[in-house]
Amino acid sequence: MNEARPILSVAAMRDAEAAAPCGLTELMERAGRGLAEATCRFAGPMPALILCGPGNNGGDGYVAARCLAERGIAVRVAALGEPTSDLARAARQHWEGPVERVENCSPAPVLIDCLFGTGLKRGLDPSLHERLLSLAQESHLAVAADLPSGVDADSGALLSPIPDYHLTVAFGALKPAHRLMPAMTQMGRVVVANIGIEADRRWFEIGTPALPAVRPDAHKYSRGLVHCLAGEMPGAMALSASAAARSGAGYVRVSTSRPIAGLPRSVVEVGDARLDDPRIGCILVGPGLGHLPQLLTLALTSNRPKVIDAEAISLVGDPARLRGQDAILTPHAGEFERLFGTLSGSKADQALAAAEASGAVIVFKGADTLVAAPDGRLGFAPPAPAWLATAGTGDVLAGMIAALRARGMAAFDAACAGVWLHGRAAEHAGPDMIADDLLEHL
Ligand SMILES: NC(=O)C1=CN([C@@H]2O[C@H](COP(=O)(O)OP(=O)(O)OC[C@H]3O[C@@H](n4cnc5c(N)ncnc54)[C@H](OP(=O)(O)O)[C@@H]3O)[C@@H](O)[C@H]2O)[C@@H](O)CC1
Ligand SMILES: Nc1ncnc2c1ncn2[C@@H]1O[C@H](COP(=O)(O)OP(=O)(O)O)[C@@H](O)[C@H]1O
Ligand SMILES: [K+]
Repeated sequence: MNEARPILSVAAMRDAEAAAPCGLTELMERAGRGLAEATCRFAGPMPALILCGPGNNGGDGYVAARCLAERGIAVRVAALGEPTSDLARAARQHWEGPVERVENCSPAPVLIDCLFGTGLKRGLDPSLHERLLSLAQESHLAVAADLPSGVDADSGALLSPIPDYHLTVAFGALKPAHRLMPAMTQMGRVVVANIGIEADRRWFEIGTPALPAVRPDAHKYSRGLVHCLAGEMPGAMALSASAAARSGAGYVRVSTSRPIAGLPRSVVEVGDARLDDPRIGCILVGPGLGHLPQLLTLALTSNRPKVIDAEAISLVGDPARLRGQDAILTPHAGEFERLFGTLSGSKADQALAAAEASGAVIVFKGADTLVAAPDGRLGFAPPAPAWLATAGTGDVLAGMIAALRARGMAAFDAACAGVWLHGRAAEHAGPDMIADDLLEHL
């Protein structure tokens, strides 16, 4: 089972580094050694060129150079100038080889970018980022130390253009940018080098979920009853309800005013919407809702847990209306903005602010889906296939999360588990999938 990997902001990383019992010099030694080890495993014994910046990211580069040379690898170092931090100066002194200039060094089969890491504050000068792009272009493999130089570690924004890397070696923990757009798509394989820091785990990469077992004495209601409120376009709810049934709910029922095509026969259609039924484990409202705000109001009058998706999100109007509700919201960027307005900060900041304002668990969807809890926990989805970008996949996700919630998982855990399973189902379904196909892979 994949353990959830912690994700640290720049500030949290600095705190963790400062608290490390081994001291900063040893941390840099471990980071550089980890970089050399990961590069060797990935690239084999090919000659390497390490670009060193002025700060501690550059310091890691000098350590890695020494470690690669000790392994017999032909390694050269090129720097922007003399190091400016004490740690990096010390690392530089222990590198016995020559140091070339980044401006005029020749390329090598393996390029290792140790120019800037978490300390990057602004984009690289155009001449420098062009140099980085051309050296990467002339290499076979490009490796980023901690982060590609040009990426804002907390937001995933590109402060200046970066090449496509084949490998990124994160030190101590992932940073938000490793799992946020647009930066995450250019990092290649992302591995974490353990440097022995103690990481706060409130932010993490969502790992393989632990799903509740089906008890030997289970009956259909104890496995979870999902009640779906179908709206004007019931096809969307057919996808959601099918996904809920396939995600282990014991009973899925849909209230609808007209028959719905495409529902599995095991999903029960009912004419009324009795939401005071204490057996309901989760209500689902939103997919295919259309302009039926009364269905959202109905859902909000029930004290049962609920998943609010699609049009229902836009109909909420005021996030404060959700206070005291046991709700999970699953907005994409448009729906998010319609309910919460334009929030400042990174996608992580925005997701957390929305969770706090509404008291709900927020699944902020996209290529970089986040799950935020009002108490500050934040799950970052592992990369999922871009072929999820097809109509109806969000309806499937909403049904999956509703089922997991009905099965008794806590709201935040159900949302994280649903997001993880959705991504893996898409991997199994393959690039030609449509949303309906996902159902066969749940
Ligand atoms: N702390 C630790 O114990 C450990 C840290 N570790 C490593 O340290 C990295 C963080 O190191 P860091 O904080 O020194 O920042 P780093 O990314 O090297 O850059 C800062 C330098 O760049 C400069 N600068 C910034 N932007 C610039 C630009 N656009 N163009 C030009 N210059 C620019 C900036 O100058 P300033 O703007 O401040 O004048 C400053 O000189 C981290 O990612 C990890 O690799 C590991 O070894 C584990 C132990
Ligand atoms: N480029 C992408 N890479 C990975 N996942 C994506 C991408 N685009 C969309 N998704 C996922 O696909 C789903 C789309 O949901 P949504 O936007 O609500 O679509 P719909 O309303 O058509 O069902 C979400 O789970 C989202 O995270
Ligand atoms: K770097």
